[in-house]
Amino acid sequence: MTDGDALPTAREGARIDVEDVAVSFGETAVLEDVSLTIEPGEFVGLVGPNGAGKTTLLRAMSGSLEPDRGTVDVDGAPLHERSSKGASRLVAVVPQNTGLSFSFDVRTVVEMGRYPHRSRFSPPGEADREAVDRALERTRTAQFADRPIDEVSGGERQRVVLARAIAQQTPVLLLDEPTASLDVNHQIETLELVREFVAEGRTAVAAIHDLDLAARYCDRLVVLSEGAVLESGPPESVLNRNVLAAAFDANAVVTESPVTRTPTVSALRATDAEATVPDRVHVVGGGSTAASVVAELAAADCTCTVGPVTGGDAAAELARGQGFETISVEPFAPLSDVDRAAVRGAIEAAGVTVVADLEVGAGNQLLLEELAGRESIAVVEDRPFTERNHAGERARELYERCRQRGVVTPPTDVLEAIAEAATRTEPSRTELEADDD
Ligand SMILES: Nc1ncnc2c1ncn2[C@@H]1O[C@H](COP(=O)(O)OP(=O)(O)OP(=O)(O)O)[C@@H](O)[C@H]1O
Repeated sequence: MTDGDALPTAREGARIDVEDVAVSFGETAVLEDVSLTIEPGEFVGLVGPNGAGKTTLLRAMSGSLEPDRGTVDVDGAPLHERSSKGASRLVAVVPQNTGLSFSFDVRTVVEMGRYPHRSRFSPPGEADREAVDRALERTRTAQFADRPIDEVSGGERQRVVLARAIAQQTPVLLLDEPTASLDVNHQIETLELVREFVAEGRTAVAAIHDLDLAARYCDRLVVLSEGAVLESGPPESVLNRNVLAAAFDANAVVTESPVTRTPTVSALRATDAEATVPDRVHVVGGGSTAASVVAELAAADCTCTVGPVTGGDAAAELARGQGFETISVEPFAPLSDVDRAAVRGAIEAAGVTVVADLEVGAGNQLLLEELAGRESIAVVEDRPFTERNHAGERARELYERCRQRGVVTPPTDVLEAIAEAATRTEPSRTELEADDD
């Protein structure tokens, strides 16, 4: 690449081959036999818990750290065999700590990205000025280009360092937590910018803690755990409950964001109750309370059935996303005999039935008939009864019987309530019928 080059085109992307890389600091092995190939035009997210080795791997990929064993090839040749200028023409880095201690103005910092393209004593040429202006513009840092770098905010400084990397016009961009101190709007802008560069055929690798953002913007996620690659693949296949438990020791559920249609991770508290939750639970009710119950149960590795629910209901969507069965009914229609039989079957197949913020009115009377009198019921109440009460003396009475026999709980303690309800012995059908009389 010469001074006069414009932005690299698709042909100028470079492949990264990491082979059997091992790095130790003193006695501590930090990376062990990491192998990874990243193709031009690919944006890979490195995810993993604190201390997993993400920064160390990025440093090995940038050539700033020579591995104890193994090789890092960029564009077909070992990086550490290239001159530092040669490596800087291939790989630009946006580090986690900007390390800018002198009071340069912002434009001067961005101009540093041009050093690999210039001879030592020559002044910046037209192409350099253009690249710098373009980088300032694309990162929205032009408006404070003349300010000293130590007088801009942490997030602004991060964007300046991104501008410096962009001005470097390399086929490979490595970013360590590029969105860490950015506000929500600049997080999106930064990752959109990385996507633009990837669309130009370049290669990008970013360590990202925010799994939702990583899933939304990266083509592939590589999960590092204890210095090794635990999993690698498209976000929707890599982000699952088992991988999150193995890598992060997290109790998490992965759903699809209805807005971005990409995976979104909700980490939930871990409770002892999980161990005693039955394998199968039926959830009655809908909306956000039922959805949060389904999420907690999915994270606890419990199979749910949900229903009756109407098509677009939040709980129904979430359940279907987890591969759970739902009993779908038409809105505002009374429960048909077939649906009632299906609900009864689901209740009887489940160890516990959760009644989540159920609307109490004539419309749900047949459903309440199925529930009333049973013992292994957890009644979750978030919205006050007055909001859920749609009159109907009989429905109210049946609901009250659910509350008396079941375990009433706020949503926060639902797993504990389910565990308690699971210890109850269900009355026989004769008892239920007698109760009903
Ligand atoms: N220069 C060093 N000397 C000694 N140990 C180091 C050095 N750099 C990193 N480590 C250790 O190596 C391990 C991996 O660190 P690294 O920064 O690569 O992890 P990370 O996945 O980027 O973590 P985080 O998510 O917290 O940024 C950590 O235990 C860290 O303490």
